[in-house]
Amino acid sequence: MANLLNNSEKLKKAQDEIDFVIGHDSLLEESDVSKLPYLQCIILETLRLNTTAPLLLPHVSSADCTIGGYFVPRDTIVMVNAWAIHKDPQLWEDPLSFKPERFEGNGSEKQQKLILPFGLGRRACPGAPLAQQVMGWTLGLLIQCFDWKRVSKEEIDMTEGLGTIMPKAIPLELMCKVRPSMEKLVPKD
Ligand code: HEM
Repeated sequence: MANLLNNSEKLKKAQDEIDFVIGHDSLLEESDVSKLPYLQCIILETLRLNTTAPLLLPHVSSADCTIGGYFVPRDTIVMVNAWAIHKDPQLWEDPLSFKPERFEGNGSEKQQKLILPFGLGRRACPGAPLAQQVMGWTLGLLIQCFDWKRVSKEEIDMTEGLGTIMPKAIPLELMCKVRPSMEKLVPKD
């Protein structure tokens, strides 16, 4: 939501997609998320730019191996810096900007390999499909039902706070009101 409120044209684009695909006569269902590609791009771009687990989880090498030209003996703790990979200017154009469009049409083959908010391989997050589905459903409903505004004219401060899952340093505050077109479906209280 913070990224969207700092980029209101992207919020409008997401709302237009939902209005076009779902309309105003029913609430977005969980099964609708797969029909909303731009909403999914927003989630992917948020996980790239504000990677929830920036160093993934610690791994241990089960055998001697070589990683990026470096010899890594068995039983070494190996950390993957997903945060840096997701912001590497050699891999991503304009890496510090919020641009969901970069994933439109699934993004380039290279980008698909480089986006790893849930890790990769055998120890990747088993909850990834559930998380993506629930994030899409929740965010989609918030966008479908409400008009959103920042509490002040200034951009929302995106500074990262302390903690293993990168909370915002300043908690998000927003204003919302039920969209007139959704009043019949959203209870007033
Ligand atoms: C936005 C939501 C989530 C994010 C960003 C996330 C991210 C991650 C990451 C980065 C890892 C470590 C992968 C690695 O080190 O290679 C992980 C592991 C794990 N996640 Fe998630 N996760 C999310 C939601 C969930 C949910 C909803 C569940 C369960 C329902 C879940 C269960 C697990 C488990 C059990 C592991 C350990 C897997 C293993 O060590 O084999 N996660 N997650």
